[in-house]
Amino acid sequence: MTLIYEYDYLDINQTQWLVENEIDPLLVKSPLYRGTYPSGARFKFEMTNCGDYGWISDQNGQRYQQTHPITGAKWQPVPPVIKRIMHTEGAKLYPSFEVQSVLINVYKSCDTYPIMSFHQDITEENKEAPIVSLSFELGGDFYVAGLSHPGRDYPPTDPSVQKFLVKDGTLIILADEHRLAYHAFGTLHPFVSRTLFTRRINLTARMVYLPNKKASDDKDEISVL
Ligand SMILES: O=C(O)CCC(=O)C(=O)O
Ligand SMILES: [Fe+2]
Repeated sequence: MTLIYEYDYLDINQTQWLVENEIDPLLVKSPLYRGTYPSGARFKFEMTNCGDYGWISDQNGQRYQQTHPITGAKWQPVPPVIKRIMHTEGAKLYPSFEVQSVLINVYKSCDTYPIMSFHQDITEENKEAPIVSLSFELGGDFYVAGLSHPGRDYPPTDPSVQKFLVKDGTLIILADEHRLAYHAFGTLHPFVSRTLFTRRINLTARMVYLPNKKASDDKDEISVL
């Protein structure tokens, strides 16, 4: 089983630099928005994406697309240092890893627990490439279960569930047998480092398609040229 958990992967100087120089500028160009589950319920947090593809959820389903659902603009490229970090970590476990999509979730409050309930990341055609995730600013509880749904209790009562504390600079990778593990984000913790944080930012890098295969809409664009 491969679940990488590095609580202190980046230090405060690295995380501050990345937030100021790569993440916050991206949020200006590709604004955060609140998605909708296919059921019609709204997400409890805001999201946006960067990369060739962005993960989208609305009443028509969950999928990857090349444009921001509100502005209609193409997603911004993955900023270079984030791309290098995500690629380096993904390629250690999956040599042909490509950072095709980075989902950016921003969590600000957790008045109803959990913020993100147990789910599997299954929208990707490529279910072998690892999911590489980096946390910034506020900390919180990240839960990982096995390949079956551990139930709706929070805090989880299923003995298969492991709890991982995440904070500014924590790296988590779900790979191999853990690639399809159920996982959840429970609640924020008021961690204070040198800065008083007011949000948690989570970046999730994914290789959406199998090696040498891209979305059919890419092929359509090429055939039009
Ligand atoms: O915020 C997190 O740590 C988890 C995010 C996640 O699981 C997802 O966006 O699919
Ligand atoms: Fe997930």
